[in-house]
Amino acid sequence: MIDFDSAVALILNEARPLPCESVALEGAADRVLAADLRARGDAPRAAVSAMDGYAVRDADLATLPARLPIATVAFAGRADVPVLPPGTCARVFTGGPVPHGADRIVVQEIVGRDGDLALFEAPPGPASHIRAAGSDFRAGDTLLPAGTVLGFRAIVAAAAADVAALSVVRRPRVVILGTGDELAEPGRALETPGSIPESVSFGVAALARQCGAEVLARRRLTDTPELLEAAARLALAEADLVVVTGGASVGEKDYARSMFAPLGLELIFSKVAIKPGKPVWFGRVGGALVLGLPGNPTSALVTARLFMAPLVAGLAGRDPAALLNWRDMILTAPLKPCGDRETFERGRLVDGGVAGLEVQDSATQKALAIADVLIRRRPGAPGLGVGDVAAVLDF
Ligand SMILES: Nc1nc2c(c(=O)[nH]1)N[C@H]1C(S)=C(S)[C@@H](COP(=O)(O)OP(=O)(O)OC[C@H]3O[C@@H](n4cnc5c(N)ncnc54)[C@H](O)[C@@H]3O)O[C@H]1N2
Ligand code: MOO
Repeated sequence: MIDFDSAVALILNEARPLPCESVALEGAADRVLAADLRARGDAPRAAVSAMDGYAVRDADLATLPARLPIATVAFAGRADVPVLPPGTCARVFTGGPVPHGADRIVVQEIVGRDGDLALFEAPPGPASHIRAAGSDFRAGDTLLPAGTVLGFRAIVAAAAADVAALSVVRRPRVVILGTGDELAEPGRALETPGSIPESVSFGVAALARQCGAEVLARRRLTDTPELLEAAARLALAEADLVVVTGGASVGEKDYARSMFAPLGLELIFSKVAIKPGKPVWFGRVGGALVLGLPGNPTSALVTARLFMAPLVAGLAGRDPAALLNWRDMILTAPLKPCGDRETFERGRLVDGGVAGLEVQDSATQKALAIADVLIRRRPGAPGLGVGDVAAVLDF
């Protein structure tokens, strides 16, 4: 049995980005850039108008009012940049090229019209309303550095760079195996005597996806050694990470480790001195990682949050440490002294602080649903009172 920090270090040691692949922009949201993204061209490509109005030379507005013939029209998308002859103006629209020779755009709201003549009476104001060529970015500029998670804003910049496909970190392929004879598909459990709904894999899958995984499959397995070994073999052939739930403890049908043993399981750790989740284990079979979570639902989701989330994030090219950023919060209710295992109490955010939940059973699912945070308690830590500070992690 190892302590929590040692287990985290062993997880982080494996939480390195998978190789990269190319994806079309359409499918790039939430992926992680594997290389700097550079612009293919300048933006804007030529000086463009920032307003709908008229392009003029300042000299032609030296005396107001001025009446200038409209020499040309420039909509966004016009391929050539016209020349503005002195003594004329050009009709321009937002995004249209600014004619050579023009000093500013006068917004159309203060320009009158008399047929093909534009009438300038009011001073145009200080703004030129011209966006210079390359004023947003230049060809070759890095718009997004490697490691950027392509959120909805970043993906606009990626498209603006005029690239169709992006080099991104491959998403970790995850297979989740839920073991236990008693487990039934939700919606079917009550009809089967002795059964309970298989709930854990749904939460584990949701969390894995949130951290950047591609969940290939969730499989419910009975405690039948031959079937478990076959399922382990299949999962290892498909996945970068196999998460197996249940069967982690010392019961006579706890086969989670033994189902991988004939396939060459090398344990990285087995059991961590934490509560809940002591039976959690981690290993490797060939090129795949295997994480074993305890079956009790709260234990499973606490260990998934503490170990699987940073592991998946790291494999996906994200910063795994960002998923372990403990912060101090003020307690709004007292906490009991901690026992000899490092404890992660489930808590709620209340009145700008945090309070431990009344129910701390590792099998609870109702209380799990209302927990906002984990509260970290060091082994042997004394009780804490209202106003004391505790370290918390979003759960
Ligand atoms: N003699 C000992 N008994 C136990 C120990 C121990 O050290 N000595 N450890 C306890 C701890 S701590 C935990 S946590 C549990 C974990 O045991 P397993 O990982 O072997 O889990 P199971 O026995 O398979 O299941 C425990 C419990 O959870 C339910 N379960 C399992 N999988 C699911 C699922 N996918 N969805 C919903 N519920 C699930 C299962 O029905 C059991 O009730 O062991 C203690 N025992
Ligand atoms: O430590 Mo086990 O994870 O409660 O109940």
